[in-house]
Amino acid sequence: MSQTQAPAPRATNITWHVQSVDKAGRAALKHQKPCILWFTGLSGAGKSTVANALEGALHSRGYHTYLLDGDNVRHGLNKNLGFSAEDREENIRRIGEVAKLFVDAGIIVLTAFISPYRRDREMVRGIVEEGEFIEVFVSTPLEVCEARDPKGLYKKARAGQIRGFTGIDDPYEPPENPEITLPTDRKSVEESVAQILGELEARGYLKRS
Ligand SMILES: Nc1ncnc2c1ncn2[C@@H]1O[C@H](COP(=O)(O)OS(=O)(=O)O)[C@@H](OP(=O)(O)O)[C@H]1O
Ligand SMILES: Nc1ncnc2c1ncn2[C@@H]1O[C@H](COP(=O)(O)OP(=O)(O)O)[C@@H](O)[C@H]1O
Repeated sequence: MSQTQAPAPRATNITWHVQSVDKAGRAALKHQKPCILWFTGLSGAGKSTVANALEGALHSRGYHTYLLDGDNVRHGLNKNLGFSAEDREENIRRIGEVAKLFVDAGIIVLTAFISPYRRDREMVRGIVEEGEFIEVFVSTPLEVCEARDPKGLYKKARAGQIRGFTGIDDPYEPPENPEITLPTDRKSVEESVAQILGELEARGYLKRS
């Protein structure tokens, strides 16, 4: 799969320090294989709902996890970003770097962002090691997301009160080769969680239950 290169640092005269406790050591202490479960899909597709339920299931099995969620991160780390293509790119770049740090700490990270651009998602894939980025495409079609409209945002977008809303007047580029696809219009939350757990077990990320 093609990978998009992350830009080089702007600063010069900076040196990478090798640390004595490394990623493998931290992961071994936790008895787990750290990775990023990168949920992508339209607003209302079910990213937050399924990621939340999955984190609960992993937590109760004793895994160390952390969920980075779109709306929450935009209240803090990314509060200076809007929804232009440039800001969405920067949003995803920062989330990717944060998720990479969590992986380095030995954590199983779940992220729930629309992340509408293929290139930005592939950039994140490219900054972690092979196998550490698991793309979870929440493939719920627009009509279903719009009918759900949990925050009333589609209604506002259709009324012209929100401009540049993903799926209405802003693009969403579906993944071409996601590791996991979840059609939540045809699967319950419990079925989606069971599917992901099964795939993670089959790929050796989780111990078989
Ligand atoms: N213009 C526009 N387009 C899309 N979404 C919008 C917009 N304005 C506000 N919102 C709300 O912000 C949430 C999406 O934030 P993300 O950080 O996931 O977006 S992105 O990945 O940078 O595209 C999204 O949350 P989710 O519904 O959870 O996906 C919306 O609640
Ligand atoms: N099978 C399903 N899977 C996930 N969410 C569902 C499902 N059926 C209905 N929903 C509802 O759809 C909405 C999805 O919203 P949310 O999880 O915030 O989506 P996103 O994070 O992708 O914007 C929630 O109100 C959730 O209860």
